[in-house]
Amino acid sequence: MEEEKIGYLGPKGTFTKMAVDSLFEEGSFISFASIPACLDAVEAGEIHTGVVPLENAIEGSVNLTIDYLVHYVNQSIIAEMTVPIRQHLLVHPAYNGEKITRIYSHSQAIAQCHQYLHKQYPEAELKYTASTAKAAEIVSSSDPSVAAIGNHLAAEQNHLTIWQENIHDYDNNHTRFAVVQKTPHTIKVNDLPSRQKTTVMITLPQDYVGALHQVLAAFAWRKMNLSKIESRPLKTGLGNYYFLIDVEQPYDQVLFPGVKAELEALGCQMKLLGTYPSYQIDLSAPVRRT
Ligand SMILES: O=C(O)C(=O)C[C@]1(C(=O)O)C=C[C@@H](O)C=C1
Repeated sequence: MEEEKIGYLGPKGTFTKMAVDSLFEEGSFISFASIPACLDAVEAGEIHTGVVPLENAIEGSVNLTIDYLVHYVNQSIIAEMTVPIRQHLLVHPAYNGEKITRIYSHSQAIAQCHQYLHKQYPEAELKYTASTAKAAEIVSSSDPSVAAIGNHLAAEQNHLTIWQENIHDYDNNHTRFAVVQKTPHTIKVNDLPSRQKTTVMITLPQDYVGALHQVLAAFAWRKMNLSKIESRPLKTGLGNYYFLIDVEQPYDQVLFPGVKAELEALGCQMKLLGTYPSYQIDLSAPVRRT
């Protein structure tokens, strides 16, 4: 069988790459500069599998990923992994404590360190990059008055100094990553899943009183436990939303079709985005692949 081609949000040194290195046992790993570039490559069949960030415990959903999966590509979530996130302030090796004028990072990372930045660097200009590792790359070739927010791997890869460790505002910082495929292809992983989950997308009819209440009731009376419900704009007009619902059980041939039929009778639509194992990654002994 052809070697698994696994794309990820790169460059090397992103949290996504750390997550990939920890979960996958084998494959060839291909870096993409942005989430859309990675998902487009899956869609075009250039790679079998894509790994992209989905949700952070401090900042919430990675809307770019969710919107792309819902509006632009036709892919399934085939696994998810939850990874601890430690953000550090990274500086040029020549930095000597002078004033930092600009700080680069991914918008999620900047948001996770908002209080820290507000208190310690209120005057620094904040610049968004496509990933934390890209921010580290920029700092490595800039003058020492700029800094990046990223992880220890990005510091190592770009020969930067960790000026301050663990600058995220809340200790319990975790990010969920989605493993997606367009065509089913076996993946080899190092870990055992902690549980199975299913994600569905639900659209409601317009102007139907109590529709969301009835959607939730369809899951509730079947004793199906929900771990997340999120609304996002359908992009068809102000006030038009869809709902993404995570259910704490695998898809089955009785309960889910039952929910679907019940919701369709109300004029709702339900689409399966994936039914998948959920892995909890421990980065205390990270695997390093070049
Ligand atoms: O920039 C990276 O290092 C990423 O892997 C992306 C990303 C994200 O989009 O949430 C992943 C984990 C952290 O939450 C911060 C950034």
